[in-house]
Order: sequence, then structure tokens, then C-alpha cells
Amino acid sequence: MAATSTRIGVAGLAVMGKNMALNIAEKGFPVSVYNRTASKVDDTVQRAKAEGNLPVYGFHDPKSFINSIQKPRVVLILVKAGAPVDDTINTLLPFMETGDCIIDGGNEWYETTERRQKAMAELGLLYLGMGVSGGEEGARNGPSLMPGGSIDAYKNIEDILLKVAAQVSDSGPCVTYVGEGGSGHFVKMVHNAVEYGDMQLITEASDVLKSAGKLSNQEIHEVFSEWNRGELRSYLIEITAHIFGVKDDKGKGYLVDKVLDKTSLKDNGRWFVQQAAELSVSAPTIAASLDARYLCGLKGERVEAAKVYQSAEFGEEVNKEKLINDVKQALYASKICNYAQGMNLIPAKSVEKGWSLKPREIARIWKAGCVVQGVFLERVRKAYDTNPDLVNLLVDPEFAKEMMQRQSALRRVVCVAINCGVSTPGMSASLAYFDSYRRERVATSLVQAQLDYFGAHTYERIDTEGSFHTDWIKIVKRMNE
Ligand SMILES: NC(=O)C1=CN([C@@H]2O[C@H](COP(=O)(O)OP(=O)(O)OC[C@H]3O[C@@H](n4cnc5c(N)ncnc54)[C@H](OP(=O)(O)O)[C@@H]3O)[C@@H](O)[C@H]2O)C=CC1
Ligand SMILES: O=C(CO)[C@H](O)[C@H](O)COP(=O)(O)O
Repeated sequence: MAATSTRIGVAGLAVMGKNMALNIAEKGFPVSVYNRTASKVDDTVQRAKAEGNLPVYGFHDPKSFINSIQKPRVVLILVKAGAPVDDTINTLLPFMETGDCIIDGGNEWYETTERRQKAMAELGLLYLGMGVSGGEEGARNGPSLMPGGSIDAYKNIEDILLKVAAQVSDSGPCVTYVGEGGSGHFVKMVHNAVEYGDMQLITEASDVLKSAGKLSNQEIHEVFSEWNRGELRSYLIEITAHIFGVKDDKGKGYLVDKVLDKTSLKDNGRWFVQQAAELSVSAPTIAASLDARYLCGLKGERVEAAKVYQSAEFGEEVNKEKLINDVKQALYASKICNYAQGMNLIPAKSVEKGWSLKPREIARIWKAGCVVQGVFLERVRKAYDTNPDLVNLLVDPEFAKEMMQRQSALRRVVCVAINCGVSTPGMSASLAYFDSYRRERVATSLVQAQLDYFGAHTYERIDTEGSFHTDWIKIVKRMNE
């Protein structure tokens, strides 16, 4: 029980809530904690004691939890997105007052956040939808925070967020007020979509090395460890290096080979792809990464298909050293395409919603704390710093130079993968995205001609302004007479 009022309450004490509470307390802000299942409250308080008597105060009932927080109260909810957030709000609401603030730190759909913001505003409560990224480690030691919604609510707790977020020496804490409405959760959705892309591309790189290059797990561990010292240095490359070094504790060999080839997924990738389609933003790398998760989920069907195609033989002699270097370049080039697509959704949505989102700031707060953190994000930040209205990362002069240097390697890796029967949907989609974007004239003229042929959909000409229709059928008939 708190002797004096705490600054903030955390409701929901699974991986994220528990670690965020400990982080907040460690930064000097006494915190009240509550969870539907009481044992998690006790566990969190125990952890706080064990980690240096941190000021974490546990409550088993919602009334005393809310009453323990100083007014205006701030409650950070970290439970499963969707109905559990509504349930938690409804449990706490009877004890909250005008001016109090609720922050949802989960991975919520931004429109749901906007619905709750409106409902809370009608009750005189402030509401923030705050993306939190970094998993257990980030939540405990410094996550990337993406708060959006009531600016007054943000101001109430800015001092806490600035201290709790990951700290970057050259660009400050990984938190910024993202914008109005559900923009914080929208930006978190984009983060997670780029995360899908990064994870898929890294996975493809390791597959090409293993299946085409015949590298052992130990060799892949060493390759990724080496890559983590250069331009690819990032959390995901680092953990990949670690994963390939871990032996199976339940049998022979490496643990990664025993993990079932079926990826779990929640909603963020699908939401992103749906939003990209609605806003006509091309995002094939991310869509391919989502598709890859759907396809790998068909484990039973794949087992049967493998029997049908077991006699199919693919292969290509490769030079190991050259392949390793090519895959590194291909991964970096594909990564540029992945971020170009992810970042492009931000201005598109910002215009639609009038949010004034700042891609530069978003890249800055992803530099540390979150799953996609890495040196690459400083490059993205710099690109938008140089040109805040940049239409695509591919035309930033520095990224363009890097694409030019790496495109041949990307082509070679995709060819090797194709010849060896290794699927690289993310890299292939990235290359197609690049090749479509970089060409002044693409073959789409034919699609428009077909549309005009069968449906009189008209077309524009390259040499004259206006809308044209040709009676193609009549002309073809005449030609054949
Ligand atoms: N795990 C991660 O790495 C990350 C997660 N997130 C997001 O943060 C949020 C929290 O994630 P995480 O900590 O993993 O927890 P989970 O998503 O695993 O959710 C578990 C928590 O939700 C509570 N809960 C579930 N249903 C209800 C309900 N109907 N009413 C009240 N409470 C309920 C549980 O309470 P009880 O103990 O009583 O069951 C528990 O506290 C999620 O939105 C997640 O997507 C964001 C970044 C990273
Ligand atoms: O939010 C996250 C990190 O910031 C998590 O990684 C996210 O929960 C993973 O989601 P999915 O299961 O869809 O890959």
C-alpha cells in the first residue's frame, strides 16, 4: 500500500506492464500497479523489491488502485488489444474523475483508439493511444514510445515519458508527441509492419546462405555477428546472430532447426496492408512478408505438397564468399525498399487525417528501444531532415547511391534463390518495387490500352493532353480484312 500518492498507475502486468512499471519506478516515479489476476500484482511487487526496493505499490482492487494515484490521475493500460482494453477501462472508470487520463499502451487499431478517445472526452477524461515497442527488454530498460491523442494528457506525463524512454546520446529520448487522434497507434502499426519486413528479409538472407550457400548454423552465426558491426547493425541482426549460435537443450544440433516453421501473427501486418491498399500506397515488401506468414501457417499442406514435388531438383554452384557478400548487399538494398514503403504510409495518412505527422521525428524515436532499432534509422532520419517532403527514400541522394551500388547483388541473390528453389518473396518484391519505381516508362501502357479496348475506359497520351478513346476493335477488324 502506498504511504503517499503515486504519480502514475499501470493496469495490466504481463510482460509489458510489469516491466514498464519497474522502469517507471526505477526512474524515480512511484507507481501503483493493478492486474485482473491478482497473482501478477504480487509478482510485480516482489520483482520491484528484488530489484532494489523500487517504489512499486500493488493493489488487488480497482478502487484502491485508482485512489492511490495523485490527481489528475494517469493510468497506463497494458493488456491485450481489443475487448480486454474496454473491460479494463470499464473496471477502472467508476473510480476515475474529470481531468484524469487513460493511456492505452497496447497494439490497438487506431480507429478503436479514436472511438475510446471520444467516449472518454464525453466523460471529461483525457485519452492517449501510445505505441510502445521494445518487448520485455525495451519495456524494462527504455522502450520507444509513440503517444498520440490529447496534447494535455501528453503534457501531464511528458516528464515521465522522457525519462522512461530509451535514451540516445546524439538525438534524445525515443519519445515524441506523435499527433492527434489515433496517430500514436497508427505509427506503431507502421513500426510493426516494417518489423515484419525486416524479419522476413533477414530470414530470407539466412535461408539463401543455408540452402543455396550450404553454410552451417555456426557459419551463419558468424556472418550475422560480423554484419552487426557495420551498416546493418540493429537489434534484429544481433538477435539473429544469437539465435544461430544456440544449441538445442533438448537434443542434438541447434535450437533454430527444431523450432516449428510456423509464424504466429497478430493484426498489425494485415492492418498495414489494408491501409496501404486504401491509400494507394505501394508496399509489396511488407505485403510479401505478411503473405509469407500466411503461407508458412499451412504446415500440413506444405508437408503434402513436398511429397508431390519431392523429385524436383534445383541447384546452382555458388561461391560461398561471394554469396555472403552479395546477400549482405541484397539485404541492405531490400531494407531500403522496406522502409521506403513503410514510411510512405505516414504522409499519406497524415494528409487524409490532418495529423501533421513528422517522418523525421518518427525515424528518430525508432533509433533505439524498439524492435526495428539500428543504425539504419539514423540514415532515415537524416534523409527526412535534409528533405522533410521527401516523396520516397529511394530518391534521397544517399540512399539512391547505395541502391545503385547494391542493386546488382540483389539481382544476383534473387537469381540464385530462384535457381535453387528457395523462396525470397521479400527480396523479390523489393527488387520489383525498385525496378518499377526507377523506370521512367513502365509497361502499364498496355494495361490501360486493354482497359480502353474492352471497356472504353479511355487513356491519356504521352504527347497530347486530354482523354482519348480508340475503337480498337474496329481498327483490328479493318486490319484483318
Ligand atoms: N509482448 C510484447 O513483446 C509486446 C506487446 N505489445 C502490446 O502490449 C500489450 C500488452 O502485451 P503483453 O504484456 O505481452 O500482454 P498480453 O498481450 O499477453 O496480455 C496479457 C494481459 O492482458 C490482460 N487481459 C487479458 N484479457 C483481459 C480482460 N478481458 N480484462 C482485463 N485484463 C485482461 C491479462 O490479465 P490476466 O493476467 O488477468 O490474464 C494480462 O495482464 C498488447 O497490446 C501487446 O500487443 C507491444 C509491444 C511488445
Ligand atoms: O509490438 C511488437 C513489437 O513492437 C511485437 O513484436 C508484436 O506484438 C508482434 O506482433 P506480431 O505477432 O503481429 O508479429
